[in-house]
Amino acid sequence: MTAMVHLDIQNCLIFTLVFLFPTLFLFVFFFFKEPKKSFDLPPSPPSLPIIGHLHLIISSSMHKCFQKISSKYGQFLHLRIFHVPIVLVSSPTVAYEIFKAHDTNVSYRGPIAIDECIVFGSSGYIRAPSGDYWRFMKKIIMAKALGPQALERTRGVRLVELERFHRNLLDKAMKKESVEVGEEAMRLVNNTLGKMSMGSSFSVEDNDGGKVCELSVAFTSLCHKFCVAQVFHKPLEKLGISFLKKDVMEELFVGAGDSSSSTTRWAMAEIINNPKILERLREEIDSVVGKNRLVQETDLTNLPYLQAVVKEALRLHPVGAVVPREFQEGCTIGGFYIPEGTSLAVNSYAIMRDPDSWEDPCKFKPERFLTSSRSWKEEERKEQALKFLAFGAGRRGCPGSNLGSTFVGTAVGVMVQCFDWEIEGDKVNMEEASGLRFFMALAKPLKCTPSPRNMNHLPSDSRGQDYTRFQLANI
Ligand code: HEM
Repeated sequence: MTAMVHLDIQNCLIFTLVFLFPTLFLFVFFFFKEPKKSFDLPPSPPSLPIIGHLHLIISSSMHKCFQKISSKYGQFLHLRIFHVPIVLVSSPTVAYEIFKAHDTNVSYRGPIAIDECIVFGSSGYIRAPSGDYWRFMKKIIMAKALGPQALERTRGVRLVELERFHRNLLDKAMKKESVEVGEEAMRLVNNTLGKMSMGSSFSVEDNDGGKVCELSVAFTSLCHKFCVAQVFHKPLEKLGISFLKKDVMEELFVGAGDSSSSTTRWAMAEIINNPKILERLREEIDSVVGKNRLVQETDLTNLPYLQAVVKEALRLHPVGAVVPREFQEGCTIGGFYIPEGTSLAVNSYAIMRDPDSWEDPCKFKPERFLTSSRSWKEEERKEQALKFLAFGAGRRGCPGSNLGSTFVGTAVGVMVQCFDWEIEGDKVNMEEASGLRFFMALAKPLKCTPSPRNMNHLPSDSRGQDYTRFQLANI
């Protein structure tokens, strides 16, 4: 009898477990689940369980993977890498709407993917949220380093370094030695920034410039890791994998050197491959500057074709090919809802090669920037400007765009004005470096041998030296 009662209780328990709980669960699931939110996310390509769209973006450079996805599934997409939501924008119209109407909302680059890092940490500038601290830092940076008046004060410094850059190339040309254009440009930019920020150039004997170049290369590789980590750090953290360790860097300084020198390398590669462009550039420089003095930054406003060449190099080969941001609040864009905390990837590479916005988008045609002088209406001009995203956009756009363009313009100007360039083979190999990277770089170094053009005597000890002494004393 006791055994039977025991058996009944056991059966009751089994019955409850097998039938009652699942019924209760289904009841709760169907009747008490959260009401479905009535918003549409942007369209999404087919995804895989757990990893989401990861498999679509690991085959080559980030911007190329994104471009491939956009051309197949659309220019405004919602992706998921593990559980991290990302909105991918490759449409100039959507980018325009975002930077026009939601600039404040996307003026944050997202949480730091690194345990504790002085470069990108809250004490840094690039990673700082757009709050009081960032505004304060921006004010200082513009007033002391990158604003028009600050740049005017340090013009002499750049002139001296440009002459040094020319002398160094001339020295190599006389010895018939080859140079790597990117390295030379990097040395020019780093030496100039060193002098602009610390008041003294790097010591040639101690190879300070070389050390900064090495630091810059290390920084770029760190940036590649960082950008990858930015996308993958949340899922990897869950697996107990830490992507990056603490690093101490001069963020402003080092990133600027790499972006300017890399753009110079791309521009020279395009010029060497297009002899007609080289010829036209030379004609312009010779007629405006002449052959008795070196081209300098004050000439740039009178050299529209040189400026157009720089812009075209930036359009086709934007160093920061993908602009990463984060939506701090939920918002509606193009009729779709974007939830708070969603990462934003604006593919400036794809936008600046969009066939609806640019004629012959993959061709190097500097002339396209010469026609924009027609009288645009203000709104039209802004929209046009936002199709050119080489320096990003909005309040977090590059504050060094003027200085960067000046570096590239004067370096290219000197190289075209004073030298002929010989390369191995007929054409420069324009292949891009591959791998999971946000930054665009030439796959192979741009090695070429300069030979001096028939120029009249260029002043070796220049007005720049005196000018610099005077200016530095007044900073
Ligand atoms: C050709 C040269 C350059 C290129 C192509 C370039 C490109 C860029 C891009 C694409 C961004 C991201 C913008 C965004 O998120 O919307 C950026 C940000 C930035 N760049 Fe540049 N840059 C160049 C030169 C420079 C120079 C010379 C400096 C300073 C010396 C500089 C300082 C910065 C800083 C501080 C930021 C972060 C701005 C912020 O977060 O508020 N850049 N740059």
